[in-house]
Amino acid sequence: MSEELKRQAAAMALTQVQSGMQLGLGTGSTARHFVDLLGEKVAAGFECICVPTSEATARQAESLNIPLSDLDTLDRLDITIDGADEIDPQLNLIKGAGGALLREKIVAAASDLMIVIADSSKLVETLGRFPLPIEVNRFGLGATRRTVEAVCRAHGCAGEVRLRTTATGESYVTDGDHLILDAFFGRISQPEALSADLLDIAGVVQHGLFLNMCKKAYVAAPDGVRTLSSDN
Ligand SMILES: O=C(CO)[C@H](O)[C@H](O)COP(=O)(O)O
Repeated sequence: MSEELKRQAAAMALTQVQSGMQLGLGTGSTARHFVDLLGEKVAAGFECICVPTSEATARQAESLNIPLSDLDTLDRLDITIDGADEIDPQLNLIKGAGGALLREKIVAAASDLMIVIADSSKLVETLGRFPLPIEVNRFGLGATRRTVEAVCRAHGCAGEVRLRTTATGESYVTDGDHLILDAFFGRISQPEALSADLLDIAGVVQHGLFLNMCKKAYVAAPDGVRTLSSDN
């Protein structure tokens, strides 16, 4: 989908931002548009303070002179604006293709409202078409991976559980110095149970299922931007 659609969704989210707000800034190509647009507003005198969900977003925001803080200093955030890899009809999400799922989840959980911005290619009836990222500790990778595989199989995962690598073949390392396993489900029939079982594994740091966290999504398609809401 085009950058123009992502930018349209980002522009809609910007209309929800008011002067003086404390904001969470997401990660990825769609969130990047939001940060660019926010930067233009800040350059024109708009006041806000933001917590980035990745080093990449922090660098972008700093280059645009967007004031940054952290969750040690700020108690709560008003809104977090972030992208997603999949969005189901209840606004449950898969996130983490950009590797930032841990900070994204921490920041979203510290926010009164999470708004997702996306193009319509991210809409699905059932989560799982996109591989589920699972962030794991480096220590004990083999044992953690075998347990993750067993849990994923028990939840109907017929595909691979693959260690994420970079273009040059090295293990992909997150901002928190962890690794990522991508689980190719195809379909996740019981996301709550899967979430609980994954979080029960000692070496699992977090996973990319964002359940009951997103209340609003702006989804851009060639015929306009739709607002989706959830009362979860
Ligand atoms: O979860 C994420 C990063 O960890 C991203 O928000 C997600 O991958 C969507 O990215 P994009 O807007 O580039 O499609």
